[in-house]
Amino acid sequence: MTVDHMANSVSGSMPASASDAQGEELAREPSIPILDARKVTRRFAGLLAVNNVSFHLDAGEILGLVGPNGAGKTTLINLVSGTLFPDSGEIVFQGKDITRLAPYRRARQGIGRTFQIMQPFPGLSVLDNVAVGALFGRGLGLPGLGPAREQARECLDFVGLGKFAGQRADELGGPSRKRLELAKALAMQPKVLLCDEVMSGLNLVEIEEVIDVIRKVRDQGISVLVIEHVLKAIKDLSDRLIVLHHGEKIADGRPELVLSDAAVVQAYLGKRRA
Ligand SMILES: Nc1ncnc2c1ncn2[C@@H]1O[C@H](COP(=O)(O)OP(=O)(O)OP(=O)(O)O)[C@@H](O)[C@H]1O
Repeated sequence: MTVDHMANSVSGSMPASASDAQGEELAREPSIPILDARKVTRRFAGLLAVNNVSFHLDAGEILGLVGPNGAGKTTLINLVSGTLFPDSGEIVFQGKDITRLAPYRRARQGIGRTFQIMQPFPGLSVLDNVAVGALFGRGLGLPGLGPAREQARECLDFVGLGKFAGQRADELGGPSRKRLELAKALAMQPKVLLCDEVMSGLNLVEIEEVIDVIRKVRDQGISVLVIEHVLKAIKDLSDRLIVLHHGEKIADGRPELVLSDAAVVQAYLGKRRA
Protein backbone atom coordinates (compact mmCIF):
# COMPACT_ATOMS: atom_id res chain seq x y z
CA MET A 1 0.00 0.00 0.00
CA THR A 2 1.42 3.41 -0.92
CA VAL A 3 1.36 6.43 1.35
CA ASP A 4 -1.24 7.95 -0.98
CA HIS A 5 -3.47 4.95 -0.54
CA MET A 6 -3.04 4.99 3.21
CA ALA A 7 -3.90 8.68 3.30
CA ASN A 8 -6.98 8.19 1.18
CA SER A 9 -8.23 5.41 3.35
CA VAL A 10 -7.79 7.65 6.39
CA SER A 11 -9.23 10.88 4.99
CA GLY A 12 -11.77 9.34 2.64
CA SER A 13 -15.49 8.98 3.19
CA MET A 14 -15.46 7.75 6.77
CA PRO A 15 -18.93 7.42 8.31
CA ALA A 16 -19.58 10.52 10.39
CA SER A 17 -22.11 8.86 12.65
CA ALA A 18 -23.68 5.52 13.48
CA SER A 19 -26.61 6.31 11.21
CA ASP A 20 -24.26 6.86 8.27
CA ALA A 21 -22.73 3.49 8.94
CA GLN A 22 -26.20 1.90 8.89
CA GLY A 23 -26.50 3.00 5.30
CA GLU A 24 -29.05 5.80 5.54
CA GLU A 25 -29.06 7.83 2.37
CA LEU A 26 -27.75 11.22 3.36
CA ALA A 27 -27.66 13.97 0.77
CA ARG A 28 -24.35 15.36 2.01
CA GLU A 29 -22.14 17.53 -0.14
CA PRO A 30 -18.57 16.25 -0.24
CA SER A 31 -16.38 18.80 1.50
CA ILE A 32 -14.71 21.21 -0.91
CA PRO A 33 -11.07 22.03 -0.17
CA ILE A 34 -10.33 25.70 0.36
CA LEU A 35 -7.39 25.34 -2.03
CA ASP A 36 -7.02 22.81 -4.82
CA ALA A 37 -4.02 22.54 -7.12
CA ARG A 38 -4.81 20.31 -10.09
CA LYS A 39 -2.04 18.77 -12.18
CA VAL A 40 0.12 21.89 -12.14
CA THR A 41 3.33 21.96 -14.14
CA ARG A 42 5.95 24.70 -14.33
CA ARG A 43 9.14 24.61 -16.39
CA PHE A 44 12.16 26.89 -16.32
CA ALA A 45 13.76 26.46 -19.75
CA GLY A 46 14.30 22.68 -19.89
CA LEU A 47 13.90 22.13 -16.14
CA LEU A 48 10.63 20.70 -14.84
CA ALA A 49 10.52 22.50 -11.48
CA VAL A 50 6.96 21.32 -10.71
CA ASN A 51 5.69 18.32 -12.64
CA ASN A 52 1.98 17.47 -12.78
CA VAL A 53 1.43 18.08 -9.07
CA SER A 54 -2.02 17.89 -7.50
CA PHE A 55 -2.72 18.64 -3.86
CA HIS A 56 -5.46 20.17 -1.76
CA LEU A 57 -5.69 22.10 1.47
CA ASP A 58 -8.76 21.60 3.62
CA ALA A 59 -10.36 24.36 5.66
CA GLY A 60 -8.74 24.55 9.08
CA GLU A 61 -5.90 22.24 8.10
CA ILE A 62 -2.16 22.64 8.61
CA LEU A 63 -0.50 21.01 5.59
CA GLY A 64 3.26 20.51 5.55
CA LEU A 65 5.24 20.61 2.31
CA VAL A 66 8.71 19.07 2.40
CA GLY A 67 11.35 17.87 -0.02
CA PRO A 68 15.08 18.15 -0.67
CA ASN A 69 16.71 21.35 -1.89
CA GLY A 70 15.48 22.19 -5.38
CA ALA A 71 12.47 19.85 -5.13
CA GLY A 72 10.08 22.58 -6.29
CA LYS A 73 8.51 23.67 -2.99
CA THR A 74 8.92 27.43 -3.40
CA THR A 75 7.91 27.21 -7.05
CA LEU A 76 4.70 25.49 -5.97
CA ILE A 77 3.96 28.20 -3.41
CA ASN A 78 4.68 30.82 -6.08
CA LEU A 79 2.13 29.13 -8.35
CA VAL A 80 -0.46 29.30 -5.57
CA SER A 81 0.27 32.91 -4.60
CA GLY A 82 0.43 34.02 -8.25
CA THR A 83 4.06 35.13 -8.38
CA LEU A 84 4.34 32.52 -11.15
CA PHE A 85 1.76 31.07 -13.50
CA PRO A 86 1.79 27.35 -14.33
CA ASP A 87 2.44 26.11 -17.87
CA SER A 88 -0.50 23.77 -17.39
CA GLY A 89 -2.92 22.77 -14.67
CA GLU A 90 -5.26 24.77 -12.47
CA ILE A 91 -5.25 26.48 -9.10
CA VAL A 92 -8.71 26.64 -7.53
CA PHE A 93 -9.40 28.73 -4.42
CA GLN A 94 -12.76 28.45 -2.66
CA GLY A 95 -14.16 26.72 -5.73
CA LYS A 96 -13.01 29.45 -8.17
CA ASP A 97 -10.30 29.11 -10.79
CA ILE A 98 -7.55 31.62 -9.93
CA THR A 99 -4.85 30.14 -12.17
CA ARG A 100 -4.27 33.36 -14.13
CA LEU A 101 -5.16 35.86 -11.42
CA ALA A 102 -2.53 38.48 -10.48
CA PRO A 103 -0.93 38.05 -7.03
CA TYR A 104 -2.53 41.19 -5.56
CA ARG A 105 -5.97 39.94 -6.57
CA ARG A 106 -5.28 36.59 -4.88
CA ALA A 107 -4.18 38.47 -1.76
CA ARG A 108 -7.44 40.42 -1.82
CA GLN A 109 -9.36 37.16 -2.05
CA GLY A 110 -7.54 35.82 1.00
CA ILE A 111 -4.28 34.14 0.01
CA GLY A 112 -1.47 35.44 2.21
CA ARG A 113 2.16 34.37 2.19
CA THR A 114 5.52 34.84 3.82
CA PHE A 115 8.75 34.98 1.84
CA GLN A 116 11.83 32.81 2.33
CA ILE A 117 14.05 35.83 1.70
CA MET A 118 12.74 38.48 4.04
CA GLN A 119 12.74 42.01 2.69
CA PRO A 120 11.29 44.45 5.20
CA PHE A 121 10.76 47.98 3.89
CA PRO A 122 14.01 49.63 5.02
CA GLY A 123 13.65 52.72 7.14
CA LEU A 124 10.03 51.94 8.05
CA SER A 125 9.13 50.93 11.58
CA VAL A 126 8.12 47.38 12.40
CA LEU A 127 4.58 48.68 12.92
CA ASP A 128 4.41 50.36 9.53
CA ASN A 129 5.86 47.35 7.74
CA VAL A 130 2.91 45.39 9.02
CA ALA A 131 0.46 48.24 8.38
CA VAL A 132 1.38 48.05 4.68
CA GLY A 133 0.03 44.49 4.72
CA ALA A 134 -3.19 45.71 6.32
CA LEU A 135 -3.61 48.45 3.68
CA PHE A 136 -3.39 45.94 0.82
CA GLY A 137 -5.12 42.97 2.41
CA ARG A 138 -8.30 40.99 1.94
CA GLY A 139 -11.23 42.81 0.38
CA LEU A 140 -9.93 46.26 -0.43
CA GLY A 141 -7.64 46.42 2.58
CA LEU A 142 -8.22 48.77 5.49
CA PRO A 143 -9.20 52.38 4.70
CA GLY A 144 -6.32 54.56 5.88
CA LEU A 145 -3.23 54.43 8.01
CA GLY A 146 -5.02 54.69 11.38
CA PRO A 147 -7.05 51.48 11.09
CA ALA A 148 -4.13 49.77 9.34
CA ARG A 149 -1.80 50.58 12.24
CA GLU A 150 -4.39 49.36 14.72
CA GLN A 151 -4.63 46.06 12.85
CA ALA A 152 -0.83 45.93 12.61
CA ARG A 153 -0.47 46.35 16.36
CA GLU A 154 -2.82 43.42 16.97
CA CYS A 155 -0.84 41.25 14.56
CA LEU A 156 2.46 42.19 16.20
CA ASP A 157 1.08 41.27 19.62
CA PHE A 158 -0.22 38.02 18.13
CA VAL A 159 3.23 36.97 16.90
CA GLY A 160 5.00 38.28 20.02
CA LEU A 161 6.66 41.32 18.44
CA GLY A 162 4.56 44.00 20.11
CA LYS A 163 7.45 45.51 22.03
CA PHE A 164 9.39 46.11 18.81
CA ALA A 165 6.61 48.07 17.10
CA GLY A 166 8.51 51.38 17.09
CA GLN A 167 11.87 49.96 16.04
CA ARG A 168 13.15 50.12 12.45
CA ALA A 169 12.32 46.84 10.74
CA ASP A 170 15.74 46.49 9.13
CA GLU A 171 17.32 46.55 12.60
CA LEU A 172 15.47 43.39 13.71
CA GLY A 173 17.46 40.18 14.20
CA GLY A 174 16.81 37.06 12.07
CA PRO A 175 14.30 35.30 14.37
CA SER A 176 12.27 38.48 14.80
CA ARG A 177 12.25 39.03 11.05
CA LYS A 178 10.61 35.62 10.65
CA ARG A 179 7.87 36.75 13.00
CA LEU A 180 7.62 40.04 11.13
CA GLU A 181 6.98 38.08 7.92
CA LEU A 182 4.16 36.25 9.68
CA ALA A 183 2.70 39.49 11.06
CA LYS A 184 2.80 41.14 7.62
CA ALA A 185 0.95 38.21 6.05
CA LEU A 186 -1.59 38.03 8.90
CA ALA A 187 -2.32 41.75 8.62
CA MET A 188 -3.78 40.98 5.20
CA GLN A 189 -6.43 38.90 6.98
CA PRO A 190 -5.86 35.80 4.86
CA LYS A 191 -8.06 32.73 4.72
CA VAL A 192 -5.07 30.69 3.60
CA LEU A 193 -1.55 31.39 4.84
CA LEU A 194 1.44 30.09 2.87
CA CYS A 195 4.58 29.93 5.04
CA ASP A 196 7.91 29.55 3.25
CA GLU A 197 10.53 28.34 5.73
CA VAL A 198 9.55 30.47 8.69
CA MET A 199 11.58 28.25 11.03
CA SER A 200 14.90 28.03 9.19
CA GLY A 201 17.81 29.45 11.17
CA LEU A 202 15.89 29.38 14.46
CA ASN A 203 16.99 27.54 17.59
CA LEU A 204 14.78 24.89 19.21
CA VAL A 205 13.09 27.30 21.59
CA GLU A 206 12.37 29.78 18.79
CA ILE A 207 11.01 26.94 16.62
CA GLU A 208 8.62 25.91 19.40
CA GLU A 209 7.46 29.51 19.69
CA VAL A 210 6.79 29.79 15.95
CA ILE A 211 4.95 26.46 16.02
CA ASP A 212 2.72 27.88 18.75
CA VAL A 213 2.05 30.96 16.64
CA ILE A 214 1.11 28.84 13.59
CA ARG A 215 -1.23 26.71 15.71
CA LYS A 216 -2.85 29.90 17.00
CA VAL A 217 -3.23 31.07 13.39
CA ARG A 218 -5.07 27.87 12.55
CA ASP A 219 -7.22 28.26 15.65
CA GLN A 220 -8.34 31.58 14.17
CA GLY A 221 -9.83 29.59 11.27
CA ILE A 222 -6.99 30.19 8.82
CA SER A 223 -5.79 27.20 6.76
CA VAL A 224 -2.01 26.94 6.62
CA LEU A 225 0.46 25.50 4.12
CA VAL A 226 3.95 25.27 5.62
CA ILE A 227 7.21 24.62 3.75
CA GLU A 228 9.86 23.53 6.19
CA HIS A 229 13.19 21.77 6.35
CA VAL A 230 13.04 21.12 10.10
CA LEU A 231 11.39 17.70 9.92
CA LYS A 232 10.73 17.21 13.61
CA ALA A 233 8.94 20.55 13.70
CA ILE A 234 6.82 19.91 10.63
CA LYS A 235 5.94 16.41 11.77
CA ASP A 236 4.63 17.73 15.08
CA LEU A 237 2.86 20.70 13.51
CA SER A 238 1.17 19.28 10.41
CA ASP A 239 -2.12 17.45 10.14
CA ARG A 240 -0.93 16.08 6.80
CA LEU A 241 2.31 16.11 4.86
CA ILE A 242 3.13 16.13 1.17
CA VAL A 243 6.57 15.45 -0.24
CA LEU A 244 8.06 16.76 -3.48
CA HIS A 245 11.09 15.22 -5.16
CA HIS A 246 12.47 16.46 -8.50
CA GLY A 247 9.24 18.43 -8.95
CA GLU A 248 6.94 15.45 -8.45
CA LYS A 249 4.70 14.65 -5.51
CA ILE A 250 5.88 11.34 -4.10
CA ALA A 251 3.80 11.14 -0.91
CA ASP A 252 0.70 12.63 0.71
CA GLY A 253 -0.64 11.50 4.05
CA ARG A 254 -0.32 11.47 7.82
CA PRO A 255 3.11 12.81 8.84
CA GLU A 256 4.30 9.71 10.68
CA LEU A 257 3.34 7.49 7.74
CA VAL A 258 4.85 9.77 5.13
CA LEU A 259 8.14 10.18 6.96
CA SER A 260 8.59 6.45 7.32
CA ASP A 261 7.68 5.71 3.69
CA ALA A 262 10.61 4.05 1.92
CA ALA A 263 10.53 6.34 -1.13
CA VAL A 264 10.51 9.42 1.09
CA VAL A 265 13.32 8.16 3.26
CA GLN A 266 15.33 7.40 0.13
CA ALA A 267 14.59 10.73 -1.57
CA TYR A 268 14.59 13.17 1.26
CA LEU A 269 16.41 11.74 4.20
CA GLY A 270 19.03 9.56 2.58
CA LYS A 271 19.86 6.96 5.22
CA ARG A 272 18.73 9.25 8.04
CA ARG A 273 15.29 9.14 9.65
CA ALA A 274 13.26 12.02 11.14
N1 LIG B 1 13.18 31.62 -11.60
C1 LIG B 1 13.83 30.49 -11.86
N2 LIG B 1 14.53 30.33 -12.99
C2 LIG B 1 15.17 29.17 -13.28
N3 LIG B 1 15.15 28.09 -12.46
C3 LIG B 1 14.47 28.20 -11.31
C4 LIG B 1 13.77 29.39 -10.94
N4 LIG B 1 13.18 29.19 -9.74
C5 LIG B 1 13.50 27.94 -9.36
N5 LIG B 1 14.27 27.35 -10.30
C6 LIG B 1 14.77 25.98 -10.26
O1 LIG B 1 13.65 25.14 -10.07
C7 LIG B 1 13.97 24.08 -9.18
C8 LIG B 1 13.03 24.12 -7.99
O2 LIG B 1 13.36 25.27 -7.21
P1 LIG B 1 12.58 25.66 -5.90
O3 LIG B 1 13.18 26.92 -5.38
O4 LIG B 1 11.13 25.65 -6.17
O5 LIG B 1 12.95 24.43 -4.95
P2 LIG B 1 12.77 24.31 -3.38
O6 LIG B 1 12.25 22.95 -3.13
O7 LIG B 1 11.99 25.45 -2.84
O8 LIG B 1 14.28 24.40 -2.90
P3 LIG B 1 14.92 24.94 -1.52
O9 LIG B 1 14.51 23.97 -0.45
O10 LIG B 1 16.38 24.90 -1.78
O11 LIG B 1 14.39 26.32 -1.28
C9 LIG B 1 15.44 24.26 -8.81
O12 LIG B 1 16.22 23.44 -9.66
C10 LIG B 1 15.69 25.73 -9.08
O13 LIG B 1 17.04 25.97 -9.41
